[in-house]
Amino acid sequence: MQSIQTEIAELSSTLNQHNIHYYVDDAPTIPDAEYDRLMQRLIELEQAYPQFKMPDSPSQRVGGLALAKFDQIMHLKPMLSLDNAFEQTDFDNFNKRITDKVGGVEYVCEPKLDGLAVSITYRNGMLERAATRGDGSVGEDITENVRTIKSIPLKLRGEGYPELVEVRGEVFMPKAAFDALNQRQIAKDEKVFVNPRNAAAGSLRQLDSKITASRALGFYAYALGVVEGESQPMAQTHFGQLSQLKIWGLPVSQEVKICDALDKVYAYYQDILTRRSELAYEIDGVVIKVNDIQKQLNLGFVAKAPRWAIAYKFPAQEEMTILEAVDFQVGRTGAITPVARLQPVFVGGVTVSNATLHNADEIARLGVKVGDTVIIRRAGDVIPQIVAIVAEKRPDNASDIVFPESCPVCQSDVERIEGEAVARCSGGLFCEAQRKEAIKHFASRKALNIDGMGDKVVEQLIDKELVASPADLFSLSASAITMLDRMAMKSATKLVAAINHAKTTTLARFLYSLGIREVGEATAANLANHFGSLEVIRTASIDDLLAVEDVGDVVAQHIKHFFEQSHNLEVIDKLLASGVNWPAIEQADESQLSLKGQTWVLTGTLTQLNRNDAKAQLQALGAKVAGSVSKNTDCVVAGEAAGSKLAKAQELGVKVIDEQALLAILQG
Ligand SMILES: NC(=O)c1ccc[n+]([C@@H]2O[C@H](COP(=O)([O-])OP(=O)(O)OC[C@H]3O[C@@H](n4cnc5c(N)ncnc54)[C@H](O)[C@@H]3O)[C@@H](O)[C@H]2O)c1
Ligand SMILES: [Zn+2]
Repeated sequence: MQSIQTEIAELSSTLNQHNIHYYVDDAPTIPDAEYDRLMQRLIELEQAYPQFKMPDSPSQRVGGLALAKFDQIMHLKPMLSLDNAFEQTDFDNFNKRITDKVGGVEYVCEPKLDGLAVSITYRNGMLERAATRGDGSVGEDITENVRTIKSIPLKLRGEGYPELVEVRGEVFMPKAAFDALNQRQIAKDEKVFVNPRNAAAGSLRQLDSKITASRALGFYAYALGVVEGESQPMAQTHFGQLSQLKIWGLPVSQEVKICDALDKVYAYYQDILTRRSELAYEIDGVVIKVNDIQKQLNLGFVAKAPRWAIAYKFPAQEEMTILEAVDFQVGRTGAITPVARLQPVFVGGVTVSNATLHNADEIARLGVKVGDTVIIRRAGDVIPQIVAIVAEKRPDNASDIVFPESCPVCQSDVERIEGEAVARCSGGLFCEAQRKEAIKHFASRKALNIDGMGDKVVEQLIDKELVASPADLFSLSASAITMLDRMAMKSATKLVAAINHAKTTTLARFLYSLGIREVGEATAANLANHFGSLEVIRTASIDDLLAVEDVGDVVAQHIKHFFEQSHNLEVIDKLLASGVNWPAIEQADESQLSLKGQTWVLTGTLTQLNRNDAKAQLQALGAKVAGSVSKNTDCVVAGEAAGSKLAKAQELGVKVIDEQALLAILQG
């Protein structure tokens, strides 16, 4: 007996503490589902052992508290909470209690918006004051903040409203606004909100209404509160009253429906549950209310909730579990992603055992360690996220998450460029995880341009283990290639010829084909022109690299890292050994480049040159090749059927030449 009494006391005190985190600080430390379980347990114990119930039991009180930093407002009529149903039998019991007392009823079903309750009072049609629910009797004066919510009218529409109208409803934050807000918070290095409800509450309960105004809050009215003074007779059903509020200009959710039979209530619940993730705002269940106001009055209230309404909750989208380990996965572009291995937990309708931790910044932001209890959120089809840790549950042996210094797949160095969140494997050409992307890139048009070597072919070559590195392409036989789908001997022979043809290339294309991070065509061309040979580029220092046009700190570091990886050098040596070659570059004295500092634009169809080659050759002469014509353009090359760019050049008086003239310039 002693232990039951202790458990009741402890549960009461724990729940009271969570109420403060949730209602006062807008920062819960456990998921709602866990709170609900603790509350259920308390209610069960209190029912079995009423003698041990605490006088201040949280099961008997509306959870909040009006903070002294706000002016306090006494509600004209208490703002209550709702009883919960978690399963259909809970709802059936609720329905039975009602029909036993007042006979058959019609219900109104509404989405249970996941925000916070407010009371708004209009006097003579003008918004006079607004308050939070607080402890149900006394709320916080948030009038100025509510005025900033665009969907709430400052003045009621139409006429015939009573002198005083109190409207009750939910302020919420639409999902899109929530995501955008958290992005901004991360960018500013400020705390992120765990879910839209807390974001809405935190945004509304601000002393500075400018902050509230910047937060894109929404509002739906869900009840008519107190009414005073002369007016037309008020509707005698809940639904009728909501319709009246709509006429006065208050937003009411379109999802509110009358359900005159139990199966319609169940169907409503199922329907909105399946559409939950498509709704623009978060809902955590359905609120079911007796429509007839007189019957509501006959049913009355219990301690903290009406007997004529119930919140039939959806399965939780947030749960807690234990982070058992962190693995590191290498993506196809080399990004290294920490993946949380979780004790399996049922959340958002599925069992979740993994979640991404994104990157090192995210781990630092969460302050998470292996062994921690974490809150997992899975809303709709969005991949599960770890949104917070439950700090008080950290075990003594929790261990730091250590990022690997070498790639878990290929052991190349992991690089993390300053200012970038993502850590990457630097063994681009060698790393098994990156193989497909690396070879697709290597064979692509602007790289070695192997005709017929499309993405599908590359994927099959790797899946069938015919190729493991770019150099292997050059030893492929036609008969091996016939193992691929839709590759007869004829096309296979053609592909081998194309591979051989591609062996002769340019240094710029070769550099580009290596797939060094952030080294695009233009940078590759600049590197080739500047250094003239691969040997020099291989050993270039950061300072040497920075001297190249368009090469900044980050690109220089990527290049240096790339050539520091012995695996990458092995692949390059193999490529050269298999006969990849290019004509020597006459090292241009940059100041002598004939088109240095000029901006050129190519437009229309070139017949003798391919456009990428023309671009590369112009770049080799020092020109920048831009995509659009402006007054800063020095010359436009107009091929056949040139259109708007040509017109623009003529309009701006920019020099225009044809393909013949271009060839003459390129041939010097
Ligand atoms: N994680 C935590 O630490 C923690 C702490 C306290 C409370 N909670 C969560 O809050 C819940 C209790 O909060 P509560 O007392 O505000 O009750 P509630 O949220 O379960 O239900 C009452 C509230 O529902 C809202 N509501 C939304 N749509 C409505 C509609 N159409 N009609 C009427 N009301 C509507 C109103 O704001 C109303 O005040 C718990 O079940 C728990 O999930 C969590
Ligand atoms: Zn790797």
